[in-house]
Amino acid sequence: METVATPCPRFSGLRRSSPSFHNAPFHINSHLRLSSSRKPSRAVVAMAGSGKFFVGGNWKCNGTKDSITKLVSDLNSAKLESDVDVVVSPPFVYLDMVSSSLTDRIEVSAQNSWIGKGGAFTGEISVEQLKDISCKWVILGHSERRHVIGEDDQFIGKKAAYALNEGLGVIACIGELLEEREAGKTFDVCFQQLKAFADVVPSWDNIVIAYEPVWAIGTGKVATPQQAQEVHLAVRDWLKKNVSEEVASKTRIIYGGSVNGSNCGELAKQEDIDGFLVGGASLKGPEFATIVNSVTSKKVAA
Ligand SMILES: O=C(CO)COP(=O)(O)O
Repeated sequence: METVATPCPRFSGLRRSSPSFHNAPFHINSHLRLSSSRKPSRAVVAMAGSGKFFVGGNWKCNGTKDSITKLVSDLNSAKLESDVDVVVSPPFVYLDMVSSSLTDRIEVSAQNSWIGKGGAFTGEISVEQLKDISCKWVILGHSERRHVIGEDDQFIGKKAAYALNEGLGVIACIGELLEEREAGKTFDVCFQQLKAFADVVPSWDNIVIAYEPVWAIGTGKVATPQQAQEVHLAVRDWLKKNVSEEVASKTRIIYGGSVNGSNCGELAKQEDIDGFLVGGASLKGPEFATIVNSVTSKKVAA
């Protein structure tokens, strides 16, 4: 496959590899790496995307009033690098409590929202209600919602469009299952999930894309920095071809899947990794702070 060097739009003068991923002869080797004849992308700039480093903590269905009070207190006293957007996503029942006790430095996100205006939808939470408690973000398309709850691309797309139209930021999750990776379908799956968002969203201004390979979530099996970088670059390339150069350049693409205080530094150095969406390790305040502060590894890599 031919590899073409194209200028990175927001970093004039710097060049990076940008192969065509649509026709790439990728295959899987025994270490779950996607291989192609192209050279791996080198970290030549601080961040391929031009946005701020972004770290989200997805607390999932964890915590009690006591443990969350302690976590909030640890986060409030943590020293966090200033040039990072930090967001935490508590379970719905604690969202208001967290939002009102957490320092302004950290924003809160919901873990889901309804597809339209609230009403007779038992068990759902509306975007209007989230805004009412000053919630700024919502995570949509998480693999646990896709594969455990059974949400499909269209349903997720509707939720994203509604939330964005109402002014919430969306953390849009994509990622392949292990069998999809092993079958060489990683890019197909990620691009299809991306397209479902791209087809309906009113704008990309308030979207952060989270690449979360399902086989790395909660398994302790983190993607290698190269594996993650390869997909992040492909996602950015897809945005460039299918949305616009500007959106490709400015949209944050964050990685999720067994990120912790030990592996975040190496991952952060990758050119197209603009931050993290953290599950288990976000339940420990000091470790989450370490992950937020891994932005310093990115600066060193530059
Ligand atoms: O799903 C995740 C974040 O949304 C990742 O979870 P873990 O960090 O626990 O693997």
